[in-house]
Amino acid sequence: MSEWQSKDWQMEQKRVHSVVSEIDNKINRLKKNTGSVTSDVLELRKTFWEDVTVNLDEPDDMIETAASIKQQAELLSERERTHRQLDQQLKTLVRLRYSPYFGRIDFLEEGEKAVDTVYLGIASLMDQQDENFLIYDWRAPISSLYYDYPPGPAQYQTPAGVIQGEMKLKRQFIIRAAEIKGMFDTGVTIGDEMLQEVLGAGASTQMKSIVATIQREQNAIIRNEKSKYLIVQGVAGSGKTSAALQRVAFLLYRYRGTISSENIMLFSPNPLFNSYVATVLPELGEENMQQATFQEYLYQRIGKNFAVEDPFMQMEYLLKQEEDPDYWIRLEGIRFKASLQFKDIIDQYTRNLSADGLIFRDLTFRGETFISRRDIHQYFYSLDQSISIPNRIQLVKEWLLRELKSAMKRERTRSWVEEEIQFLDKEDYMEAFKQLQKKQRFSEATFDDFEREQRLLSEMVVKQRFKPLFSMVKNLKFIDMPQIYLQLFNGDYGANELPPKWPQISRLTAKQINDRVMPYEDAVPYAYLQDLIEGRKASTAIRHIFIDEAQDYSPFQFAFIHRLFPYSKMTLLGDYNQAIFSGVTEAETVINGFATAEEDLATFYLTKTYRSTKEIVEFTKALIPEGGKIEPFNRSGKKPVVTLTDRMRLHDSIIERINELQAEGYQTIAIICRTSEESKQAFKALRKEVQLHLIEKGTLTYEKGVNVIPSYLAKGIEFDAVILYDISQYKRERERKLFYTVCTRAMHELHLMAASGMNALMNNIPQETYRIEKKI
Ligand SMILES: Nc1ncnc2c1ncn2[C@@H]1O[C@H](COP(=O)(O)OP(=O)(O)OP(=O)(O)O)[C@@H](O)[C@H]1O
Repeated sequence: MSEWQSKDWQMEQKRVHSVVSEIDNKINRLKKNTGSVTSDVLELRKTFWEDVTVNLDEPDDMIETAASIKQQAELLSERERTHRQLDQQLKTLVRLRYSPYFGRIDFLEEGEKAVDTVYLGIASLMDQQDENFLIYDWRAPISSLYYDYPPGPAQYQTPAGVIQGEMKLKRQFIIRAAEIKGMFDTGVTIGDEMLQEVLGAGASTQMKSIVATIQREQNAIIRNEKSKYLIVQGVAGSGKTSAALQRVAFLLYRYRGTISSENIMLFSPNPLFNSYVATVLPELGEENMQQATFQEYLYQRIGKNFAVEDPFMQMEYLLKQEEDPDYWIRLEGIRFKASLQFKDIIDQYTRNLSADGLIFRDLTFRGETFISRRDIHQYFYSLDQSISIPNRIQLVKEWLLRELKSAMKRERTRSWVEEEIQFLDKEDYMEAFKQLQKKQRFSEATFDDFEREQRLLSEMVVKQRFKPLFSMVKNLKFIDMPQIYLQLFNGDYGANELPPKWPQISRLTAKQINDRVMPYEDAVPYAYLQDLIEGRKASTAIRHIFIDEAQDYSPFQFAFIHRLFPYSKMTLLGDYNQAIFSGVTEAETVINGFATAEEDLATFYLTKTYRSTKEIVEFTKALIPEGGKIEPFNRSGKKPVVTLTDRMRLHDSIIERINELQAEGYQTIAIICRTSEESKQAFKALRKEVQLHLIEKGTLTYEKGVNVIPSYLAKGIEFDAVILYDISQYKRERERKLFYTVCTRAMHELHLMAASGMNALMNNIPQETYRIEKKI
């Protein structure tokens, strides 16, 4: 280090210490405040009832009591909220104390004389007088200079307009425990040194924030405010998920006060992925957004009435059941049911249903039809056709409820009621007695108690018996949705072209729906049709939706999500080359068929990949047609190794490899199998020799060590080293994307085991991109 460099270093270190001492002051002050709020909260909780005036004597007193409780609860919740905020601030300060900032820019604004020195960290920090920024939040408008420009002319956008000027210096820091560990003055992009350090480290079981090394093209995604829809098509490992999470943090900052973490929702591919990304926002001092898998949503919608197949079960079927006589019919069905054409057919079908065709269920009571499906049908179609179907359904519902209420009155005097009263439990009598007493308190009437009790008991009996009918009507179960859905397959849709095997598809669908099984490909069309008939209020609470692994959503599924959240902005992140479901089924995916008005849409392409070493990228890019465009980050490692072995020696070869990798210090190693069945077999055989974890579709977190995982669950996550269990099994062209996806999970080392010969998908891969070892 030259003399001036070391001088600079000392000067910067001095500044770090001074900032840290300011942070300490703030921490101390905050702790005092937090302490007093904590004791306020504790005191309030303890004395909650003392400060509430409880008087239940008269109705007026009761109202007053309720108001008093409400007031006290509001006070408590306000103090609790303040407490949470102070706690959050404290956590952020503690994080800043450890590493106050990661970058500095010196910027001379046009027309100004003095250079602004801006230090960037995960949150802003003011000096003691609250006058100057010691640290700028990385999301502040001026901070974007750091991500977007090398030293030289530069500009940034503020709400008031564009600010132009010249960047005089761009410096990066690695600060740990208040000590500068590294410091680089950088040129064009966020320096290689820093990225080298981050990417060279081991994979973690939880995703990390990339705040210090966000690249310019990622920054554009993170800070986009204009477009309603953002589509990010990025190659494997290009930082799509990372950028998405940074974008969430940006939106929370930019729209603080109007948008909070409850207004942002991330759809992720599986529960494991949910927890994989769950630490990024807290690391940045923000609360996590809402997270769900699409499957969870579907399950919540139709899981009560059907065994809903999930995408993983569908994938297992597609990978294993080719010999099933219905395989190709189902495949054609999956393709068609993914398309917007099928959605059009459902729209057309629903329009027809407005005139005729809805199917209802009988309402039966004590084994007899009480209101027949025909009566309901007649009532529905007697209503004015200009009223929408959902509104007519509401009118039918109201009519049925009225009918039920008058029937209930009629039934009270029937002989069956008296009979059932005889068989009532002691508790029921007690309940009736209690109710009677309660009523008498407020009533002047002086009926014969016995008569009153009998009446109450008969009311109870009838009410109990009518309960299921009321709930059936309230939940609109008088509509026979499964049969309405199946009837759709028998219609004539004129100009809409149906697939050649439509009758067989229709038969297969009927078989499953009648068995109360909801195939994954039918779940969305079914729920969509149900919404059209029953009506569903659009959600207004969610303002931003993120869909990760968007290539796994069909155009129909996306249209469905869009209908549920019509007012949300959306960010879709995907990689067409990793469209494993659509790869196997050849169905369309939303990622390359997104249609919307141009002014609403911004499309981004990320071609640089950060996850894997250059050697692994050179190998994987040869696997896909347009792989030539993929640019690896300049980080070197070993070439991928293909081990030719046989079934006898497969497990020994894998164990040998695991031992080598562990000796090299790798902490997350994945054995990726093609299917879940293969994973289970591998796990059973290998666990005798080495400590392992098995990851299944319900697995919530994964641990360091060796994990056995089925291919489709490994998407989105990464490992230090990947061992592909048996690449000879990836035989079909349709599995190319799946094969590519699993290979791209490796950061540092990729090992491919072949138990019965090389696979055909590797035919065009240049020999020099990998090494072959023989273990036969
Ligand atoms: N700007 C960056 N700075 C540091 N690391 C980065 C950056 N961008 C991406 N990475 C790292 O690259 C790896 C891949 O990122 P990420 O998982 O976000 O990519 P992806 O595009 O979602 O990948 P895939 O589609 O393969 O699941 C992660 O380890 C991430 O931390």
